[in-house]
Amino acid sequence: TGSSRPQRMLKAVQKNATKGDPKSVISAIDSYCRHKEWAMNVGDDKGLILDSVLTEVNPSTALELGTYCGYSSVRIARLLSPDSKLITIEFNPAFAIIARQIIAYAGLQDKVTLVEGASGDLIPKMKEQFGIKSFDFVFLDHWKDRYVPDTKLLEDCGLLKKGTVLLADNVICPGAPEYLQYVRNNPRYESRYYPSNLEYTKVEDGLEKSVFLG
Ligand SMILES: C[C@H](C[C@H]1O[C@@H](n2cnc3c(N)ncnc32)[C@H](O)[C@@H]1O)NC(=O)c1cc(-c2ccc(F)cc2)cc(O)c1O
Ligand SMILES: [Mg+2]
Repeated sequence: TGSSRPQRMLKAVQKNATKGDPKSVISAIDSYCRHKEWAMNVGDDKGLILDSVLTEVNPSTALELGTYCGYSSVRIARLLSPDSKLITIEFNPAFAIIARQIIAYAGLQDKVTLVEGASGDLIPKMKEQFGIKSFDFVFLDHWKDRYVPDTKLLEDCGLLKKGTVLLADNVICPGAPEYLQYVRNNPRYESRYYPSNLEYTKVEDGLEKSVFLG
């Protein structure tokens, strides 16, 4: 049996990136996915928006839902301050094993905790298992119909505080209509849409940034 797309992505990183250099890992993945084989990373265009929101928020504790191969984990973790942490949740073991290697290749393993499992099961364990009081930043990039239930779960578990920023990928393509409805018509959130394009394509997509008002 041949290799998988994530395995080929890891090979491209090992071949073209410099160990311990997150920027070169990001470029290696973007170049591979743009010129060789498309993959569902947030990508370089939406990645610039992610970078700017992260720089603005400067989170101490960040959560990512849907690690996939770790591209956005690297994008996020490279911008975190020294003692800040990213927890990223991925339920597909085949993807998680690749993500761990890509995160480690970037030299960011000490800032990123990859937890294998389903967000719905793990979010309620964040406080007790990971000593998290609340998250300053949440990147939603998992199954698009889980964005609303998991946002409600984060609220109910007291993991959001006044000022927590939620940033959601793919709100146009593949689309998260219920999520847009939820955050845009909810007095507890201040939402803004950042137009962009689906990773490595000209198809319209964008990120929705929602500030929890407490
Ligand atoms: C959902 C995936 C991303 C990952 O999320 C993990 N996951 C899921 N549900 C959970 C959970 N409940 N808990 C933990 N992990 C979880 C999974 O295993 C994938 O690795 N992302 C996408 O499907 C995705 C798809 C597209 C896309 C766009 C146009 C097309 F024509 C085709 C595909 C673009 C994107 O930018 C995406 O992000
Ligand atoms: Mg995505």
